[in-house]
Parts: sequence; structure tokens; C-alpha cells
Amino acid sequence: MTESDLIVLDQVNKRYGDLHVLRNVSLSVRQGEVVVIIGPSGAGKSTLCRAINRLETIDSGTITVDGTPLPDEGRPLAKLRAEVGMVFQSFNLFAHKTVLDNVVLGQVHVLKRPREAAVAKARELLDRVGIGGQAAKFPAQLSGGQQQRVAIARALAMDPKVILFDEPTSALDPEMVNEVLEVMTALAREGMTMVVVTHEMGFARRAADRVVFMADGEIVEQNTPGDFFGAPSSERAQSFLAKILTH
Ligand SMILES: Nc1ncnc2c1ncn2[C@@H]1O[C@H](COP(=O)(O)OP(=O)(O)OP(=O)(O)O)[C@@H](O)[C@H]1O
Repeated sequence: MTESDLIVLDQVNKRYGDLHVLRNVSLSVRQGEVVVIIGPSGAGKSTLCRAINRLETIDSGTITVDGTPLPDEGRPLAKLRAEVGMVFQSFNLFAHKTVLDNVVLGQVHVLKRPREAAVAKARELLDRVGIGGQAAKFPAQLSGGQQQRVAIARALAMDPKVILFDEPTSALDPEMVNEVLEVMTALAREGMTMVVVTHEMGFARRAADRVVFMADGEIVEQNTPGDFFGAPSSERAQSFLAKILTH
């Protein structure tokens, strides 16, 4: 572990009954790094992402975020770490709150930021993700792509040290995928530390510093996008890429 490591997983194991979904997973994410996790369905990618933010417990191993080991204390949502932002496939916005309030509330209740400052920050972030004009609407009045941009603004509002994206574009209509990926690419260029589970290989090629390939609960290989996509070294990665790139 070096000083610039923001997230360190060491020999992490997780089982659901007989299913061993994370097998001795060790992974470090450095400050400012964009790590894209790819792999077949059921590989354990979401579980890994959720374990980092304590939405899932682990059976053994350690997960350290920003120098603090995460104790494995069940899944207390209230104890989620504000420094780890999360963007989900299904947006998870508060349906009965306005777009503005969705971005304000965490700042006020978790960070104890004065409401005026929280509103100013929310407006700035909504502008930054291109939906400043939608602040007074409710989530259901927005397209999926717009809702996901609200979710990104909400994550950013907490001043996270890292944002985890778990298949952020999988629930979107194809024409909305790019607008969300563009926001994510801009964040990556600005130096945000990001862990992204995605099936969008274009994003991985364009924005990743490192591609991590998972299959059957294991990290099979990891490399720069150029080297990984140019010449994957494992048979499992080769056959995965052959399947998805011909579609
Ligand atoms: N709460 C749960 N209880 C039991 N099994 C689970 C649970 N959550 C996930 N699994 C199983 O664990 C395995 C890994 O799931 P996970 O969602 O992490 O995979 P993934 O790589 O993200 O897949 P996908 O690309 O389809 O989202 C799968 O076989 C899944 O069915």
C-alpha cells in the first residue's frame, strides 16, 4: 500500500450460501485513478463495488478506504461513508423531492452544510451536468439520462474522494447513454477518482487508466486499456471480448 492508494482491497472473500462471489480479490485504486471493471454477468462486479461502500458485508479480507479499514458490521446504511459517492443503475433518486432537493438534502443532513450553501452548490453542480433548468422538477418528469445526471450531481455534492458507478448506463435508452458517459468522461479528465462497473467498452478505452477484468469472482487480469484491449492475456478475457465486440 502506498500513500496515494485511496482504496485497498486485500484478499476479500464473499459467499452467498454455496456461491463464492468474490474469491481472494485484491485491488488498489490510487488517488485520481479511473478504474473500469468489466466482465461477464455474474462475475461479482456489482458485489465488489457494493462491498467497498458497505452495502454488502464481506466474509474475510480487508477493505481500506482513505486509510481507514472498513469494519464489517452488517449493512448499516446510516454508516455509509460520505467520502465514497455511489451512482447506481437505477438512479435511486427521492421520487417525492425536487431535483434541487435531491442534491441538497444529503449536504444538509449528512454534511451539516447550511441550506443556503447547499442550494448554491446544488445549482452549480446541476449546471455542470447540464440540467440547471430542471431544478424545480420531480425525478419522474425527467428522462432517464437526466435522472442519472441528477444522481451524479448528488454524488458530487457530498465532496466525495471517490465515486463508484455501478452500471450507470445499463437502464438507459441508447440515445441517452452518451450524454451520461460524456459527464463521466469529463469528471475523469478533471481528476476525479472513479471506479466504474460498465459494459461500455468505448468508455473503458477512452477514460480508464486501468481496466480490471473479472470472471467467476476473481480478478483475472488488469492492465491499461491499450494493452488490455490490444492483447488480453487470459483466455477468459479473450473469449469475453470476442463475444461482446462482435455484437
Ligand atoms: N443478494 C444476493 N443473494 C444471493 N446471490 C446473489 C446476491 N447478489 C448477487 N448474487 C449472485 O452473486 C453473483 C455475482 O453477482 P454480481 O451482481 O456481483 O455480478 P455482476 O458481475 O455485477 O453481474 P452483472 O453484470 O450481471 O450485473 C451472481 O451469481 C448473483 O446471482
